[in-house]
Amino acid sequence: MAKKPRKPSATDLKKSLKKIDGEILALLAKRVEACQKLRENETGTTIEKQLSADESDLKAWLATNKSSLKDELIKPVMLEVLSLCRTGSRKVRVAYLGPQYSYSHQAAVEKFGSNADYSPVATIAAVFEEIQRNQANFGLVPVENSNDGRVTDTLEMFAKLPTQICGEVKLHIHHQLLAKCPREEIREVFSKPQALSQCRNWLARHLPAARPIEMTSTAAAAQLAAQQKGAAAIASRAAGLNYQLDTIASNIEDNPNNITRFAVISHQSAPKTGNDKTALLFQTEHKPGALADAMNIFKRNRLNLTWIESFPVVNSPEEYLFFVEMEGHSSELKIRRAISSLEKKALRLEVLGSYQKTEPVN
Ligand SMILES: O=C(O)C(=O)C[C@]1(C(=O)O)C=C[C@@H](O)C=C1
Repeated sequence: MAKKPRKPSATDLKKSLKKIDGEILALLAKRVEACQKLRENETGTTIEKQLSADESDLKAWLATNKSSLKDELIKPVMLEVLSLCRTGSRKVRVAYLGPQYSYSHQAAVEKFGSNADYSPVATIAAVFEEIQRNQANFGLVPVENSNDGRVTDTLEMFAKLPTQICGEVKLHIHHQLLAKCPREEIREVFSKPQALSQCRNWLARHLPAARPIEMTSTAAAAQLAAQQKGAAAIASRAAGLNYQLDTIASNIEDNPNNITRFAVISHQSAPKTGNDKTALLFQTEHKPGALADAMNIFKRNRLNLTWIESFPVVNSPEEYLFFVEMEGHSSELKIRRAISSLEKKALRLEVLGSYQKTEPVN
């Protein structure tokens, strides 16, 4: 009779774990080194280009995952590996609308992993200013929400300080009602206007007597709710944990499919990947048919628009700026042609950049 294989002892297992750890460490160092060499070989490699290449690597990695580890478990680990290889010992600086545990923070970590120098700032305008003053390599700003539409502060800043978009993050947003007191004692509900609006039906039904009060961010609201009697905040689960608030009600967003799209802003846009979008801002002449003429340029060049917003021009009543996004990269002929035709007609035109399309994450 064949002998049964001996069950490995705890000592054997610990020994083999040590060996595996050593191998992981050696492989990591090897990957960091290989990435560094690749960067030295490729002239003109910018951090924006690396970021886009990493996004493609991550997709390819997950597509070939045949291990017993599920994609959603392995993805955050790979993100950290990529982040480490991207920068080696140098960390990128990322500005976002803070304080910590805002949704913008969550979006930033989704993009850059934890191997980054995060810089929380108090307003969306300050995120743009950090990029302009070279205080940060990247910034994360909310652009639009699936239910609530555009984020005005962000569009206003793109008009004021045109900055390049080099990526996007789409996050499923699940809001929590957080407080230090029982529900019956809540007199005021603090949050960012967008979050209050995304929960307005829930608030009307469940807390009709509570006064909604606007804050600069959901995390700032959570911070306040931790200190003020009778105050609740609408914020993320992570903000609730951080400020030691009780969850009075979970997932109170009116639409369970509540998605916010964030732009990753920087000095340069991203290289072509074949699955890109391009963002433009333009102002047409104030005359009949001017917008239709502009739209006709996109039609003629067979460009598929994925987003369009109009925005009033400051101090010029009845005049509007238009933000559009379309499928394709600004290096493609049909987009180059459209931009050059639009340049001839528009009073103002800014190419805000091209970047890789992404799917929403939880
Ligand atoms: O206040 C935050 O936590 C943010 O990151 C901002 C913001 C936004 O302005 O859209 C981001 C996602 C949610 O839609 C609510 C708030």
